[in-house]
Amino acid sequence: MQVLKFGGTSVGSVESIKQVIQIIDSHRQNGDHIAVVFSAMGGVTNQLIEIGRMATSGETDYMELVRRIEDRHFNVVKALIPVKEQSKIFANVRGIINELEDLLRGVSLIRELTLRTHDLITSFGERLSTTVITECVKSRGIPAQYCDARQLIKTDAQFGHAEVNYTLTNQLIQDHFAKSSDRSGAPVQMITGFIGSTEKNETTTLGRGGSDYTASIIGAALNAEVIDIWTDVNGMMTADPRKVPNAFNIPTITYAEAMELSHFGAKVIYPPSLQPAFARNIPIRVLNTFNTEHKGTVVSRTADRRQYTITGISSIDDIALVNVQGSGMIGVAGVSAKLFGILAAHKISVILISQASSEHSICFAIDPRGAENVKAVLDAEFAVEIEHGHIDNITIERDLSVIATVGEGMKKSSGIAGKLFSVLGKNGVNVVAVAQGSSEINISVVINKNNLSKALNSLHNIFFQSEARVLNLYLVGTGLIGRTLLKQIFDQSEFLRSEKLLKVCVVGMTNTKKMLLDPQGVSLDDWRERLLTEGVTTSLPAFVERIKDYNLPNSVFIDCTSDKDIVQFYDSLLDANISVVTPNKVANSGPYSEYRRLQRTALNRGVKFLYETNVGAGLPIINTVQGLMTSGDRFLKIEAILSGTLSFIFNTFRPGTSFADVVREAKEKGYTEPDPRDDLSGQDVARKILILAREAGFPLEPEDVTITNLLPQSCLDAPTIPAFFEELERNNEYFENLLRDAEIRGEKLRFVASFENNKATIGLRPVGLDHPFYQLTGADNIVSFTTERYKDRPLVIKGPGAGAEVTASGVFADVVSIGSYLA
Ligand SMILES: NC(=O)C1=CN([C@@H]2O[C@H](COP(=O)(O)OP(=O)(O)OC[C@H]3O[C@@H](n4cnc5c(N)ncnc54)[C@H](OP(=O)(O)O)[C@@H]3O)[C@@H](O)[C@H]2O)C=CC1
Ligand SMILES: N[C@@H](CC=O)C(=O)O
Ligand code: NA
Repeated sequence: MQVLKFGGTSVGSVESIKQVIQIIDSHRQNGDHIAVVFSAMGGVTNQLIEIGRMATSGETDYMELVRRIEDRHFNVVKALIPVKEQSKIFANVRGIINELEDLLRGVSLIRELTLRTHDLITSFGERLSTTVITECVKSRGIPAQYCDARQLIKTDAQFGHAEVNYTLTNQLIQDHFAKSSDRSGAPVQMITGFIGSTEKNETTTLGRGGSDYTASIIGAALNAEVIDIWTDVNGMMTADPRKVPNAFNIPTITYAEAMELSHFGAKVIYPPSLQPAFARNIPIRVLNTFNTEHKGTVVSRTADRRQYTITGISSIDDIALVNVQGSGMIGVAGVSAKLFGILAAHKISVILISQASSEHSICFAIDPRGAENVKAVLDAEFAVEIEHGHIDNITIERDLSVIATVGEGMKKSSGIAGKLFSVLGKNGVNVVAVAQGSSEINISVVINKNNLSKALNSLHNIFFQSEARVLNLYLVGTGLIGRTLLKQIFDQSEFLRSEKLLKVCVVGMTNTKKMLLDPQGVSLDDWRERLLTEGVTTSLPAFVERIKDYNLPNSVFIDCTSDKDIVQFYDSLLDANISVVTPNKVANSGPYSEYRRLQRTALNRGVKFLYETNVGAGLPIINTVQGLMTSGDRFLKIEAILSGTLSFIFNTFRPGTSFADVVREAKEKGYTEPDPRDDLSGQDVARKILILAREAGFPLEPEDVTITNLLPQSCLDAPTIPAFFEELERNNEYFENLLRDAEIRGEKLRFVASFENNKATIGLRPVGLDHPFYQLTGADNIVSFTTERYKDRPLVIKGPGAGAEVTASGVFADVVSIGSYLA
């Protein structure tokens, strides 16, 4: 024997009822005897409740709503039953509607709606749907029979939420089905869900999840091999897909897990109503009427071997937390007994409880709508304790959510809680309260409501690892470096996803003109077009505000500009748990206190501030210095060529050619700063040596760097970039002379930065053949570190230190390292 149950959406329309008939038919073809339980057509129960309310308050237009309900059922008959059979069924439906109307007239006369009458009114939903669908099924030649559950399910008289008398009920069900199997009844029994009756035959209803309950009672009484709950989704999911787009189906789940998940908001089934089936160890399949190929979820005593330690994550989006605390609670027996006794007496349902072992406080979560009432009740009941100072004021915290991480796999498995708190911490989600039962299959955390989506997504991401972790990127600057970075991400995304389990998603981008934000991610093959057509006028404060509002997990802000104004946002971004990656040197080369502040904020917030490309582009220079510092080395001297542009210029310029043209070429090759005056004035190198000295542990200020200027004053004074180039042309002879003088001595010109004895200096230096910097070619950089550990022979890093590809890849590597860190 199999039991099938169809919910409101499954029987909500002509189309869906066609599906239902097909499903029933396919069972029949297997020759099975089946019991099929129906809910009311989607929305009808609520309409009946509204009709009852209107009738009680004397509003006469409730008849209009009754007509609508009637029409919906008539339409099903018209669509699915041959015309010549229709009139009998219309009469049948009309008869039921007449009964409802009579009842409503009575209610409207006495203006009173008892729970008993309320149950009777709502029973019409299931009676109508089951009547009509039975006729549709029969007209397809399927041997079906309407069965009013009031004949089978006997309850007490607690209207609204009646208790089932199982002894009587089981007997009635077994007797009824014995008839259907000995062929005096049809093999397909079509049963009204949700309703029962008292021994005096008064109609009752079974409360929340009522039709599932009916199916479960019948399944248990008949010891069914399986109960199929047909819904409109593909079974239970690892999280609510409306909040976590990456959520996926759970093929098998245990009763206990299903209970925990549904308590915390997973609404596909309501397991308490399936209790009779659980008790008899009958598996429940949750299936999709609209996707019958899908295997859905099987709920049973044991689950299949799992790929993941946890099974699902669910949440209650809005709760309030009540705190009861005070020194008088420590070691005093009975305080919690009294507290929970009061709550029980006032029928206050508690969602979660947490008490620290200090016994100084107990907090519990409740529905926020009842919070004021709870406070008033507790204030009154604990008035004496409060007056004597044994209990402090009872407080309520609002705008909170609770997230439950559920899974049998967590039992006796260490590291789950660590992972959970670590991922929340790295994403700046503050945990307000925690509860874990000793069953170890649920860890619940209370967090601020505004972090709910971020917390759910980052937990889902971390626990369901085969799904790639998502890094959400916001890019400022789509110039040379920014656009090269986007191209590299695009080219590499498949590799990152399959080999590193990292999904890099660019969710925002801006330049000086347009900004575009899309939390779903901007596809990187047509970003230019989208930015141009969908982008809005840039406003950096607005861009940053939106980033904070989105509050996405694993967010990284990338500054690919050389702008001074952007760096003022770094601190607040880091403070909002958003990592920052940048090739822009401005933030790290301003006042030392600012540099330290950013380091501190990142550290305190557990996020990253990375800027490997501030020195030597993609060359691993900053990482090397940081590594040496972390391991306790001490820096004695730094000597370096840190400008790709100046390297290139002095390796390329020959007397008799145009110096300005060589600078132009450096710019075209992507070596220069957006404003090449920064390179030629020495400003760019000054910033780099300052940053290196700071990384090496020396708190230098910008004015501590002495620049021996290379340019004639007129070049320095040039107000615009074109004017600067004109000045370079005018001073060609000056540069030729510099070069010639060096060449006569067999030397080469190198723009060298050094740091020693707390002093940083930079300037043009002729170097001879024996100098390690002599052989440098192209736009290469070279850095030589003399430290306590590298004293006899310095540690040297050398290679291309400027250019779009090497810089963007350095930025990219920083970004990816954040992905690994967050994992
Ligand atoms: N080239 C190299 O080898 C290296 C460069 N770097 C650093 O990389 C950074 C970027 O350089 P590069 O790509 O060449 O510069 P570009 O001039 O090519 O690009 C700068 C981008 O930033 C945008 N931008 C500037 N100011 C703002 C603002 N206030 N708001 C929004 N967007 C803004 C520009 O917008 P728009 O397009 O509208 O003008 C442009 O898209 C610089 O800091 C540089 O020092 C670091 C190491 C090596
Ligand atoms: N303009 C710089 C680029 C890297 O910071 C250089 O020439 O080195
Ligand atoms: Na570097």
